[in-house]
This record gives sequence, structure tokens and C-alpha cells, in this order.
Amino acid sequence: MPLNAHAVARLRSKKRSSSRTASSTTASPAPSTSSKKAARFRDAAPKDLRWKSIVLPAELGFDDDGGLLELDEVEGVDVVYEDGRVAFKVREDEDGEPPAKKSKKGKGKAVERDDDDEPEFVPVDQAQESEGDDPKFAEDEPLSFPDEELEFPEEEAGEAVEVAEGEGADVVEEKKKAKKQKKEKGKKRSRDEAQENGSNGGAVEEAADEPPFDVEAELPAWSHIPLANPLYRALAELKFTKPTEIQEKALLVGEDAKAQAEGEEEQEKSAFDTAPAGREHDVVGIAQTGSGKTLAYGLPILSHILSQPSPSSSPSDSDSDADEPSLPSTRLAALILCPTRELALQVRTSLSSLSVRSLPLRTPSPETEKVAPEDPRKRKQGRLVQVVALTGGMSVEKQKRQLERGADIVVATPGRLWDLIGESDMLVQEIKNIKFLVIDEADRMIENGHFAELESIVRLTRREQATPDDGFVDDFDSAVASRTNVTTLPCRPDMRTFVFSATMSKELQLNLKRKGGPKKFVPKAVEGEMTSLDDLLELLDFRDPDPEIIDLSPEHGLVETLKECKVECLANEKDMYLYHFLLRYPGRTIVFLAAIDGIRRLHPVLTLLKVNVIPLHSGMQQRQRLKALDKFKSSPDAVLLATDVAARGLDIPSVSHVVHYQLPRAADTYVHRSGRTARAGTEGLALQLVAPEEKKVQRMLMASLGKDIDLPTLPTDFSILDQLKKRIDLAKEIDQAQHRATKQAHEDKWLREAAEAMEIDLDDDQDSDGDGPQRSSKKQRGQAIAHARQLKAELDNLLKKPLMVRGVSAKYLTTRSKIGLVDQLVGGTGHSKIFGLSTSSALEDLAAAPRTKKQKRAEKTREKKAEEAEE
Ligand SMILES: Nc1ncnc2c1ncn2[C@@H]1O[C@H](COP(=O)(O)OP(=O)(O)OP(=O)(O)O)[C@@H](O)[C@H]1O
Repeated sequence: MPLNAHAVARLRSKKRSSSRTASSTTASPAPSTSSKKAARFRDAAPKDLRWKSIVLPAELGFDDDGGLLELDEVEGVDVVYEDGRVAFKVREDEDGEPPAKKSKKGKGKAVERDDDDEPEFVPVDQAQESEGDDPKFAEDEPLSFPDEELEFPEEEAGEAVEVAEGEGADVVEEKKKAKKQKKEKGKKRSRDEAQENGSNGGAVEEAADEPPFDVEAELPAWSHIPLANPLYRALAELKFTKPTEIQEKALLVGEDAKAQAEGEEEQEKSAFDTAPAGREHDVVGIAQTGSGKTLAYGLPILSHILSQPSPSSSPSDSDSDADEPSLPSTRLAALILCPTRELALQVRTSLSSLSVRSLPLRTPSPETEKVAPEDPRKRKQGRLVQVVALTGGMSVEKQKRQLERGADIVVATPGRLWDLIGESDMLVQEIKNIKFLVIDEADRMIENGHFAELESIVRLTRREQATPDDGFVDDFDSAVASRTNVTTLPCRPDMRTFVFSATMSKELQLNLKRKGGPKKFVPKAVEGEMTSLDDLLELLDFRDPDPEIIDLSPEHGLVETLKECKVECLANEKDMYLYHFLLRYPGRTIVFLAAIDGIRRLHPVLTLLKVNVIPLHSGMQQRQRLKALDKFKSSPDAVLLATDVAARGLDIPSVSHVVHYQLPRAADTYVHRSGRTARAGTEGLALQLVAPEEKKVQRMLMASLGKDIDLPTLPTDFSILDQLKKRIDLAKEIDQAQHRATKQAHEDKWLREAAEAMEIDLDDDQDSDGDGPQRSSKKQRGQAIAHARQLKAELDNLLKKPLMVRGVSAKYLTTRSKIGLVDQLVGGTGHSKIFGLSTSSALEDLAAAPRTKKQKRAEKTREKKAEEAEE
């Protein structure tokens, strides 16, 4: 009879308790004398155990609509039946402390959890993970998405380093090192050394002592855009010499009217003086992917914050108008909502970096020489804007701490933010008092009713709720009944709302424009979740009677610098054509697949073929996901195999190609996926692999983008396909053989443990005619492993041989003079992996590819339009 997972858990538990029972004949208490040498156990209440959530695999039918809501697991705990009750015994370390908490001893602080201790994302299939389908990254590898608060490394920084221990962010690491060095050297010595090296000898260098940045002289293209002066410095440092179109338009919203109203009056400006960026207009911004939308909303926010007094010297509302309703004194200026964790962390990093770079550089010293420009230690002391990311998959405790320390900007995914709101009245107060609300990737935020929390969060920012006379009864208070005192506080009347995306239907924009004027929230006949962007725009309480709609979306939704092409092939040939493309055109590439399964199948095969391939999907732990992105960013020829979790917003530099291994069903997904390349004015290529059964989808996709279906075909060198197929078939065979061998080993281990627990003898031979359970014989297992090894050696041999296009011979280099092999070899223009091909790029080959008459006509029309647009 097959044993299910519960049975195994019971059996394992039984096995452990039996071993303990055996040893409990000694004097010590039963659980503390296990066979493990120094292990001790202590009693723990169930609520104190370190439960971890498990993501329920969708394929098991545990969806949002029913079935199990949550499943938690706990590790390192023995469950024993003792004195008539169930007791939980937690294993302790030699010094009596639970192992996972050992490293977190703080100075008189409560012991706190680490990010790694709280993996909210558990791989869907642990067995597959262990078989190498998903990436393995060193645990202590730092992430390029530091989630620490920014601080200067003076007195107060010490505590921050304590708190951040073990988090692995670059900034934190550097801070720790600096702190250690400081202690070792001693204050006096370090000052002397610094003086010797020409630094300021430890004196605090203040940003305020610096003259204002001369924007007219150094950044003329930005000078007409009113920003807090320090921000120009940051923009200059980033070499953003001019604003992008969406930035210019969004930042100048209402400026004409303002200039008129202000008349001729001149304003005196100090280093931190600023004019508010734009009149208090709400903005709906639609602009192509990679066009700089993050700063289009980020700059006004940072500018506003930098023009306010520092939070420490912030006056209470004592001098506010007595007639005004009293608002709580809060610091949070902006709330930015994003659909994915990676995007939220990226926005946080981008705004933090700008904040740090707005401070002038310190006099160079040996201590700061190797420090990154985004490190506050490199800068003179001044106002640092604190940007906190609140996303799932990261430590809640740490996020709470960061909020307590004070955040100027919160960048959040709705789920985690809503969880935290439920625990903190203070956070509700802060959100009610924000000056900016941003909905990034707005159309995605409301898709599929996934973001019910968004609706609730947005409601917190609405002004006074309508009375029953308006026919609207707000039941929101009852949803958060525990803090009625907070929900009845007024919201800020001058809040600005920014709604941004690269894709937003014209219809919706028209609706918005038509409606104009202040809107009332009219509940639907049937109360339910938001189903469209229309609903979101209805729900948003624009303070501006005429929100500014900036629509810069290109005609077909895609960036002009993107070149699209296709390869038509059978579904089972896609691996071969993909491999051909990756070999032929090295360069940072993202391959989008429709499902995690596809990635799990393709990843080991491409790895065996020695392609530098990195998977990214929602079945991976959050930390793995971030590390995968880091790894991808740092290798110029890496291939990211991703689901649509990477389709939106991710800004990875120099992605040369996007491959749609399977076409998406929705046009906006196609636009966003393709938009991971050709960013910020650079060129890029998007390739569709189209199987016959996908032609209908392709037609619909292209039609909804208003495009010609007849995309040019990327040329393929058919003569090497056979050689590629041989390699792929072999890689697949190896993968299957390895899979079988590992599976067998897993099953044997499982069977052995189950049998031990049941005290049953196992037959070691399949041929045995005994009644007991059987496991594969050692000989069989050995054979399976040897077979896999032999295939692997065969493949390695094949991979060592160069691929040859037809007619090329390694012996007779000049046989096909047409190919120009000798010239390629002599001139170094030959392809490194395919003999007989040059190193031309995919874009060059596409440009040279033959066109049908229809394609030529279409291209001419496009070029003409582009010229007209330029004029
Ligand atoms: N003024 C500028 N000059 C040059 N580069 C810029 C400028 N503003 C932003 N960038 C860079 O352009 C890239 C794309 O910016 P961003 O990620 O904000 O685009 P986006 O419009 O939000 O794209 P998506 O729609 O894909 O999310 C980033 O690398 C950013 O640093």
C-alpha cells in the first residue's frame, strides 16, 4: 500500500521517539539525550515555534477560491506525546540557544529573525530543487537590492549595523567593515592617519556648507525644470544629461499656470531652496517601456521631501491654522504601490541611490576609496531620504523596524502592506497623511482581482467619506473596526496622485477625461473586487478636478528602437531553434516561457549544453529570485529563463534580446516582456518562436497591437541544425538518466526510513520473491549512474568540437572561399562557436534578411512616419 506524506511524517516521528525512548532509560529527561552529541531540547509553546508558510502548488487545486487557505511547517522540532499531552521539543545548541537565533544576539535587544529564517516562498517542488532544477547561490552572497535604511557612519550608525547583521546587503557589509576598522584603529590614530593622507581628519563635512549646484552651467537641459537643487547634482552624477519626454512633461505639469500666478516675483535661492515641481496636479502617465517613468514620479516626490525641514527638526503642528482639522504629525510623504516584489525593490534602490547622490562627495580618504557611490559614507552629511520597501518574501520584523525608525517613502506590494496596516495604527495614520500616492504599472495592479488589498489601501487615502445622502455607505470602518479612531482622521486635502504604466487603453483615458471633475465613489450594484482600471480610477480620490493625462505611448505600444522578428518551427523544435539563437547571438538575453514547468525542463538541458542559464519564477524563494537577478545583471552573456514575473518594470542594463519561447495571450504582456530590451533609447531585438498551433494567437496579438502579422523571419543557418539536434537530444537523455537515478536514490532513502520505522526488513534485490518491500539493487543504481556518466562524457566531447556550417572543413580551410573562412580566421571576425559564420549581431542579420514585398512596404511606411514624427 502506498504511504502518503502524512504517514511518512508519522513514521519519522515514531522513529525518532523510539530512539529517544531507548535512551530515556538513562537519568536525563527523555528528549535531551538523543544520539546527537550536544543536542538538548526545551519545551516550547506552539505559538513560539518558527512556523514557515508553504506556498500551495496551484496544480494541486489549492487556488484562491477554495481548499486549504494556509499551510505552515516547522523544522527542528520533535512532537512527542508526554504525560498525556502533546509537547513540542525544540532542539537547542550547545550553549542552550536555538541554533537559528544564535547569530542575532544584540545589545540588550530582543532576538530577531533574519530574512533567511523567514522564507515565505518555499519552492513548489523541493525534490526538484534538490535535483538542481533551480539555482543554488551561496547564502552569504550579498544582494544588489540593499534593503537597509541609509545612514551616515557616525555615532548613530552603530546601532543600524547591529540590527542589520547577517542581511548581506552591500551597504551593510561596508558599514560593518568600516565600524570594525574604526574600533581597531582607535579614534585618535584614525584621525592622524586621515590627516596624513590629506583627508579632513574626521571632521564632519556638511552638505549645507557646499555652494548650490550650478544647474545652468552643468546641466542646462534640466534648468527649466524646477527641482530641489541637490537633485540636479544626483542627475549630473548619473549622467542623465537631459530629461526623457515623460519626465519633462510630468515635471512641468502646471508650470505655465504657476509662472503666471507668480508674476515677476524673484525667489531667493539657497542650496536647499526649491520650487515645487509642478502645480498640485494629479498625473496619469502612459509612456513606452524603459522611458524613465520611475523618475517621472520619483523626482517630484524627492524634490518635495528635500524642500521640507529635516524630520528631526520638524515642528509639531502647533503653528498650524487652528481652523484646520488637526492631522497627526507624521513623516511619510509618499506611498508607491507596485505589482511585484522585484519591481518594488528596484524602485526603492533607484530612489535611494538618487537621494544619496544628491549629497556632495566627501574629501577622499583611504576609508572611503573603495566604497560605492551610493554609500552615504562617501558623502558629506545632509538630508538622506529614507525609502523603505515593504514586500512579501522579506522579513516582516525588519520592515516594522524600518518603519519605526521613520520612512519618507514607502514602496510596497499591496499584500505585505495590507498585512502591516492590520498591525499598526501608526502606519494607517501615516498613509492618511501622505502627500503623494503612486500606482505604478497601474493596469497590472488591478488584473484578475489579485489585488483586493489595493482597493482597501487606496480607500485609506480618500478624503472624508460620503454621507448616506449621497447614496453611499462606507463599510470600510467595519473592516478595520479595531482602529476606528484612526480611520475617522481626515486625509490630506492636497495629496497628489500619480498613475503610471506603459500600457493603458485609450478607452479608459477617454473615460477619465470625460468624467473630469471631482468624482464620487459609486458602489457597484454587486459589491465585489475591482475588475478594471476604470474601477481603480473611480476609486482614486483625485484632488485635482482635471487630472493631467500624459499619453506618450507609441502607435503600436512598442518602443521604436525595438526590432521584432520571428522563427516559425514545430513546437518540438523550439529547443533547437532557441539553442541556435543563443549560440549564434551571444549577449544578455531573457527567454520568456508560459509556465514554471517549462523552465524546470529547459534549465537542466541548457545547463548541460553549457549555456550560462539562470531561472527566475515565482516558485523560487524570494532571496533566490533576487540573487538570480543579480547574477543575470553581472554576466554579459547570461540567459534568464523567466515566467512573466519578470515581464514588468525590471530595468536590467544591456539586455540585447528577448525571446518569446511561447507567445503570451495578452498584448500588454507582450509589450512589457519585449520592453525588457531596447530601454532608454538603446536598440534591442524581440524574437517570437511560433509553432503552427500558435499562429492564431500570434494573429490576435498582432491585431490587438495594430501591427502587421508578417514579421520578418530571422535567418537561420539550417546546415548546423542537425549538429545542434544531436547535442540537444543527448542533453535531454542525460537529464532523464540523472533524473531517474536521483529519483531512485530518493525513493530508496524514503523506503529505508519507512521500513526502519515499521521495523520491517527490506529485500535488497528486485528479483527476490519475498513479500517485503523492495528497493532497487545497488548494482542497478550503479548502472544507472554509470550510464548517465557515459552520456555526459559523450556530450562533453561533442561540445568540444566546433560546429561547422555546410561546406566548411576543418582540414581544408579554403574549400569554400565564399564563406571566407580564412579571412575570418585571420581577421578575427569569425564566430567563436560556429565555424564559417561571422560575428554579426542578430540586429545586423535581421536588417540584411530578405523581405517580402509586403514587409518592404510596411517598413517604408514606418520609416516615413518616424521621419515625420522627428520633423
Ligand atoms: N533622464 C534620463 N536620462 C538617461 N537615462 C535615464 C533617464 N531617466 C531614467 N533613465 C534610465 O532609463 C532606464 C529606464 O527607466 P525606468 O525603469 O524608469 O523606465 P520605465 O519607463 O519605468 O520602464 P517600464 O515601463 O519598463 O517599467 C533606467 O535605467 C534609468 O536609470
